[in-house]
Amino acid sequence: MLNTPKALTIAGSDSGGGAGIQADLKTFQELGAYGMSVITAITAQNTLGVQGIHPVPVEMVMKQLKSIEDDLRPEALKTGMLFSAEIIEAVAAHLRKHGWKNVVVDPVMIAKGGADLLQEDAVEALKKHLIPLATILTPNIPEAERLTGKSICSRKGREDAAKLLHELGARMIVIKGGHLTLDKAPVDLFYDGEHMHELQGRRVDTPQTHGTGCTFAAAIAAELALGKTPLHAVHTAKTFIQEAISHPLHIGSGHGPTNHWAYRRNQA
Ligand SMILES: Nc1ncnc2c1ncn2[C@@H]1O[C@H](COP(=O)(O)OP(=O)(O)O)[C@@H](O)[C@H]1O
Ligand SMILES: Cc1ncc(COP(=O)(O)OP(=O)(O)O)c(N)n1
Repeated sequence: MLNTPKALTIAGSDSGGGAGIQADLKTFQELGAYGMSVITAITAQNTLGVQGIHPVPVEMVMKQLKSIEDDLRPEALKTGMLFSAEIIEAVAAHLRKHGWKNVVVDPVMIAKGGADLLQEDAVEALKKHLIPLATILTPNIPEAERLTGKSICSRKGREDAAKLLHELGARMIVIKGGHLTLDKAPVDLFYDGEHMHELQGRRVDTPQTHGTGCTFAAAIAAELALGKTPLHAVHTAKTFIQEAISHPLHIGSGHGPTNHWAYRRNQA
């Protein structure tokens, strides 16, 4: 009997469907993994911004995790918006206790429109409890700066940040390049603990980039669930997000979502 690869997202819900749980599940589906979710917060959100956040009580987050643990253990998982130190500590304790493997940590902090998706005091919890469990950590540049306490202004700065995050316990790190200046190609840097690899990209000049980070991390988790190596997984994720940004859907009047169908359509 074939073993269906299962991927789990532990993240917030985006009512607009472009980021969070919704983006993750679409990505899992497109890459051939069976998607499951543990919802940590409900956001009222659209392409114009975040209008409200309602965290899920930590007991209910843990119930969702237990339901999955008892019956549907995933081959890989990703974390996104975790919102509070309390949720981070509880999720990390569960992953540690049950020895869940292939953990992709997207250290979501701030939405494109500026809304805080992580409480200020939760950053330390992220560093102390979750980052040491990360198989692959995927900060954007501002997140890498916040986690390391160092500003990043050069390629060397990104390499140093990756090494510092490795010292914090993450096995591998992708420092994403979406926030580089507009004249620069969005090259992501993948550090496997020994070597730096470049994930080449072509900048698309578009406001339709809502959920790029979520989609990228979810694609890595899906590939790990399918049994691909981390290097293969990050390369596929880069191609997936490049296709998704390059074929926008033109939905909403603000930062529109990316196109999760584009990758599979182009493979066909
Ligand atoms: N305008 C763009 N054109 C092409 N790729 C992009 C663009 N913006 C972001 N990316 C890519 O999307 C992924 C997510 O990057 P980033 O925007 O840095 O993360 P986040 O959404 O977490 O802020 C990365 O692979 C990055 O290189
Ligand atoms: C519920 C939820 N989770 C995460 C995000 C942030 O997603 P990201 O992929 O970093 O995309 P942008 O917010 O930068 O568009 C979110 N907005 N909502």
